Amino acid sequence: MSMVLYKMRGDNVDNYRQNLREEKLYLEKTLKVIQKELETESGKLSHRKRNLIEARKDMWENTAHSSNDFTKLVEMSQYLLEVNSQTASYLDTSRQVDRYRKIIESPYFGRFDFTEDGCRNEEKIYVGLYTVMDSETNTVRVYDWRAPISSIFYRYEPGRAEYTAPAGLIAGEVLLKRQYKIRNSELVYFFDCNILINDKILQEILSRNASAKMRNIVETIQKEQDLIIRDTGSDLLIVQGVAGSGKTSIALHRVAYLLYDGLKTNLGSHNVIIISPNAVFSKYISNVLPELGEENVRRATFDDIAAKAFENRLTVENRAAQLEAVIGGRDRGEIAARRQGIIFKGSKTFAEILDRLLTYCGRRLIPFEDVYYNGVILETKQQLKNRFLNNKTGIPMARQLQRIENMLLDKVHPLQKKRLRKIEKIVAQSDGREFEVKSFSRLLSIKEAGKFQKRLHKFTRVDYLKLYQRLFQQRELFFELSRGLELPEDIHRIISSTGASLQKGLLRYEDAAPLLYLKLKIDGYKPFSEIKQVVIDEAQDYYPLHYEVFKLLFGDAKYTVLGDINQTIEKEKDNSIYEDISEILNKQKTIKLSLNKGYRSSYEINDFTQRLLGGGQDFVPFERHEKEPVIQKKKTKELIDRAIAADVRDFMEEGYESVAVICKTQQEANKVHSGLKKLIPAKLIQARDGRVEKGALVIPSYLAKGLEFDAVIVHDAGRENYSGRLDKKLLYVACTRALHRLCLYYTGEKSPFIEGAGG
Ligand SMILES: Nc1ncnc2c1ncn2[C@@H]1O[C@H](COP(=O)(O)OP(=O)(O)OP(=O)(O)O)[C@@H](O)[C@H]1O
Repeated sequence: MSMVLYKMRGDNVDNYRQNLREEKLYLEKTLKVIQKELETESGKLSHRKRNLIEARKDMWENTAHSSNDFTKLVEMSQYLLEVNSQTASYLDTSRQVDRYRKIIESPYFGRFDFTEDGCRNEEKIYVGLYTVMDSETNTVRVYDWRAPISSIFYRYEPGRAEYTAPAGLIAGEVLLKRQYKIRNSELVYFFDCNILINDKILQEILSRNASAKMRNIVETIQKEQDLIIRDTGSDLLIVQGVAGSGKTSIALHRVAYLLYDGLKTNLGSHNVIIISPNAVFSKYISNVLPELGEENVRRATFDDIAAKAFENRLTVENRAAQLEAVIGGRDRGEIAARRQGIIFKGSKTFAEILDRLLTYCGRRLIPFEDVYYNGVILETKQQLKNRFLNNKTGIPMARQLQRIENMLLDKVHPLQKKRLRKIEKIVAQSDGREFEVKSFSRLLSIKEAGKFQKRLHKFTRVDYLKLYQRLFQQRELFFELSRGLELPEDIHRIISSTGASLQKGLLRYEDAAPLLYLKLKIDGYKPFSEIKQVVIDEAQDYYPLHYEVFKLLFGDAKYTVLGDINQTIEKEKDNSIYEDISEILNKQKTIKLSLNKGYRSSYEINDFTQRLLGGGQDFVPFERHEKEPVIQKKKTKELIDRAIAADVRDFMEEGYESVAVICKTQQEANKVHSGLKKLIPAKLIQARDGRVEKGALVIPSYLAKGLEFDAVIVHDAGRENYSGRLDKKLLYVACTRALHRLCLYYTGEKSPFIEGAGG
């Protein structure tokens, strides 16, 4: 490979040659160290593998035939412990081997020389994906990008600098900052940098093609992004960032950072969860953490969490289906009512109604009754009610009732013998049972106990679903509970349509959060007790009630919440969501930051999308110039298909790899795909089973959210398709997905939003 070198500091040739020699030497030595460490770790790996196989064999031989023997269980669990610990060390070493294998290609990408105040020595700090330590000399040759000292690389130019080390703040002087391109273990180039050069590198990186999977950005993390990635002081970190400002990238790098930092605080990958908007997006981001050398963390969508919690009791609509109905529906009146319903059911007002419903349920709906056993009263109805209402500990209703049930069963226990005697006496007196008095009496007693418990269940079991149904079946109850609260205009329609769909066993997406809220409050259901860090991406898509649910689901966890209010779809853009989030999650240390620089799209595309939005957004485009967006009218939809097919071919020839044909809805996408696939190979993306791949894709606008493509073609940007209030944001989301090229086709009249953008 030919070596290209840039010399950026105006040094003389000798100086430059000297630098080159030194850098080549440093690389050579580092590669040797990695090679040596790799060999040592690989040796350990085969040793650990042998140990693991031995441990498994031992367990099998010594325990397999004795599982019925209770005394052997303890022994068995000891073998299991051994196997688990051997597995953990094997996996640890295997991960380390993988890391060395990966970085031997490119061990570092940056360096800075730093003199700490009060020290004479100038230290050369090389920064890479992972730490490389020479175990013979105990010296660090490369620092992990997440090490405290590495923050200097991302935050400072030559001059004064500081970083927070475990021991406290360390200040000093940065004397040099250098960046490298090392590929296949060879130094391709290096140069000394300042802000201008940083921008050049970024320019180069951003000019590349989009990839089918999200990329890591360790080499070029920007200062404002680094501040978010490394923040550990807040319990709730809210980021409002414009389209393409790196929110998702930052979220993932932040997780990698927290896991690294978590070595001190015991945060493991199983303690972190990322809430993604849909399965397509979740797959798209799934490789970043492994790329950064971390295990993947839990990823979930709200739909999944809800569906799992309801244990197949209902058919739960997913978010995509909800959007499809709101965006693609035909009946305007119905859509307006549905939107009102969505907003209302996600509101703080509805949360208040649900809380009142719970209180009402506790006071009035639980049918306590006097409890007798063997003719003796155990507790009166009033005693039971008092016990229940005296709940000072605030434990969930279902558990409290369970305690009451247990208390009653405890009271019954000592009376059971007496009762059995009584039954025996009665049986003995009855005809034809004299030979089987004992067994028959026992049978009767068991039956009786079952009946007794069933009677208790009438007031010790509360069903969240029935309670929710009652709210929509008893109109007067609904209005009683919402006294003094502001209700939407269409409330009668909302109540009846919710009641009707619940009756059919269908749960609309907007009912999932309220129902889950009831379940969590009633049952105290805790499926995520090990989660300590929650990342919520596309935060603007959730409503206050979702955040109430998150709070119940994740308890004391810390949160990173990232969103863009300009990318809300079915609701009006509203900054107050961030205030609501911080009020609801109610954390001690909350911080809200904003990002206003867009890195994804070219200058021309950004210019267009900002005009589309109607201005008013604080948006700083990254200066990367490409062709202007193309807006074209065609006579028919068939002609649009043909033009798109030709565009796709052209783009591919120009070297672009991913082209998204974005349609407003799934319905439209299905139709367009069936026409287009006759002309070019194209993949249809759907909410459940879609995976983004290279080549041409046909995708609905709301699913394209969060993704990016080299070129975006908006299939039908006509007035008919995009003129409503929601449509502007859909079009904005669609166009902001493009990195390099953007085309919009329409028939008839073009959308007024394009017209407004001067297109
Ligand atoms: N510091 C950076 N260095 C290199 N690339 C970056 C940097 N920051 C962001 N990018 C790139 O910009 C693009 C947008 O990033 P990302 O998808 O994380 O933004 P986002 O704010 O989540 O976008 P959106 O809200 O529009 O979905 C990606 O291609 C990402 O790799």
